[in-house]
Order: sequence, then C-alpha cells, then structure tokens
Amino acid sequence: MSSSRKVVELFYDVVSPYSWLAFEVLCRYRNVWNIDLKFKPAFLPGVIYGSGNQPAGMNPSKLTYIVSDLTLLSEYFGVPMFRPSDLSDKDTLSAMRFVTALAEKEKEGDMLVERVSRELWKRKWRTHQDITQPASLTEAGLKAGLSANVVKEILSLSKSQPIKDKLKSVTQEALEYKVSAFNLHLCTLCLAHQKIFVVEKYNKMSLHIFPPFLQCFGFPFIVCQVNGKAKVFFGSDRFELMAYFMGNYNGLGIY
Ligand SMILES: N[C@@H](CCC(=O)N[C@@H](CS)C(=O)NCC(=O)O)C(=O)O
Repeated sequence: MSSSRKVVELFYDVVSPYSWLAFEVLCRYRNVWNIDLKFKPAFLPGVIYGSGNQPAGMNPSKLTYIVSDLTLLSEYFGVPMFRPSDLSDKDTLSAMRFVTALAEKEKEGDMLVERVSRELWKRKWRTHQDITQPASLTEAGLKAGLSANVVKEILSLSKSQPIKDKLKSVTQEALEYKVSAFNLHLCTLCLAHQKIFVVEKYNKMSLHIFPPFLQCFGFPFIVCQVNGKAKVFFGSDRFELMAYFMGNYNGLGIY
C-alpha cells in the first residue's frame, strides 16, 4: 500500500442537487478513505455551455426522471431535499461568488466553505429560501457560524473583480481538466470501433469526433488523484469506482 496522499477535488455549484449528494457522501468518506478533500466552488452554467452541453431540464423526459431519481436518492443518502415549486430558477452566481470569496479568504482548511455551502444547499433544496440577495447570504453565513463582521467582509469581497475572476478561472479549470480516458491499447480499439461504427452509419471517418479525453460537462465533477495518476468522475453515483481507483475497495464493498 503506497503512502502517497489521495487527493479528491469536488467541483460544484449549489444550484446542483446531485452535487449536494456527492458533497455529503465525500464528507462522510473523507476520514474512512483518508483523503484530502478539496472543495472547488464553480459555476454550473459555465461548464454546461462551455462544454457544448445543454441543461438537463431542457428535455422533459429527463426532467421527470431527475425528479423521481432525486426523491429516492435523497432518502437513500439521508440528505432530505424537496423539489422547489418554483423552477423558474434564479441563478446562483452571487451565492457561488460568496463561497469563492470565503474560500479565498480561508485558503487553509475548508471548514467554513463546507458549512456555508451546506447552508446554501439547504436553503435552495430543503427550505426553498432565497440565495440571491445579500440578506439571504448573510443569513446563511451567520447560520454556518461566520461572525457578522466576517459575513460583511465576504459579501463585499464577493463583488470584487478578483473574486469574479477566480470563480471564472475555477470553472475554466474544470472545463480544461483533460484526463486521458483510455490507456493506449483501449484507446486504439475504441477509436477503431468508432471509426467502423461511423463509417457504417455516415460513410465518413470520425477520428476527431470523440477525443480520448474526459472533460467536465456537468456537476458534480470529481477529480481523484493517487500515486501520480488522476481520474475524473461525473455524478454522485460513482463512489464504488472512485474507491476502486484509489485502492479503497475490497471487491465486496467500499471500506
Ligand atoms: N447521474 C448523475 C447525474 C448528475 C447530474 O445530472 N448533474 C446535473 C447538474 S445537477 C448536470 O450537470 N447534468 C449535465 C448532464 O447530465 O449532462 C448523478 O447521479 O449524480
């Protein structure tokens, strides 16, 4: 067993309920897996549109599935959440700038980022309270244990250009996080397979259609690093694979 540290980075936005599930599960596993868990507050619309993806809600069948999926998942993971009646959705830009400002101020240790993010998720997905207005962010910050002075400082910092730029750059970091999807052998096979498939279907080559890299297209986006290798995972439903990749899996279950 190698002694090298296992690092797990979680890119998230509090607009994303699946990210909340991943966040809570990773917080629970943090000590069991002995990982350095790093929170990477980012902006979901930036990765959806930046990667050429589309919001899941644009497809009515997918939206109906998501509502049913989240109802069961929230019970399963013990993270109560309820579908907001108003899905017209105010965005989470100010909230994510607030968390980014806190992360920048905190630098060492993510305890407050963890607590404030949880409060924001609770407001958005459990109690259906606003998270767009300064008064709402203040309330969340105080509830998470920040002092009134720190909340004031973070609110003002969150409107500054360096913090706006920082949120953009973390979002961009997720978009540019290229990790090789296959080893060379599998990659060759895969590309050959795609070539055959596309030649049959469209009568043209497709070697450039599917790059052999995995990049972020949605949240939660989780990067696991161990022994100088990295793998990226999309979703709150990949924990067994993450455990397997990091050597925390005994073939029967996660330990
Ligand atoms: N199966 C994933 C679904 C995660 C998911 O749908 N995330 C949304 C944001 S809440 C997203 O980014 N979707 C982009 C996509 O599905 O392409 C899970 O269980 O976590």
